[in-house]
Amino acid sequence: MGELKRLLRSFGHAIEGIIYTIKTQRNMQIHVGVAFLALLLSWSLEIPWKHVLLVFFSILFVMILELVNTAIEATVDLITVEFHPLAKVAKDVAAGAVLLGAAWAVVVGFYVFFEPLMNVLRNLI
Ligand SMILES: Nc1ncnc2c1ncn2[C@@H]1O[C@H](COP(=O)(O)OP(=O)(O)OP(=O)(O)O)[C@@H](O)[C@H]1O
Repeated sequence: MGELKRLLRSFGHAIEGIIYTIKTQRNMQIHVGVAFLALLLSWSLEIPWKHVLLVFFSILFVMILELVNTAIEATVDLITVEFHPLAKVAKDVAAGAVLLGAAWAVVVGFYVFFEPLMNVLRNLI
């Protein structure tokens, strides 16, 4: 198989993984929804591009963590469906990583949107 064909095939597998995660993981669906709203808000509030970039990378960061979390969950479920303390550790640690990433994104959200939103509210009153 040609090198390009091999490359395109692994690219396809990666896209399949992303689509699987969006279709099956409620948290990923929430991340996608929040991401869409945040980018829409950035556009409508005319947020400076450096801040939009910060928002964009924070969203990407959380989504990447969710993909890794889903991969770990699937691997653990493949190894055992029985209760196992190490299975619990693996899943809880992976979920903890997503939680920290989401907390970071919330902090960025406040930093970027709080003042512009307050200004809009002040102008309305
Ligand atoms: N085989 C197992 N052995 C021990 N504990 C487990 C096992 N499977 C799941 N758990 C515990 O249950 C929790 C939830 O696991 P589950 O596989 O249902 O993830 P989930 O609720 O689908 O997570 P998410 O909402 O992130 O997709 C884990 O974080 C872990 O504490």
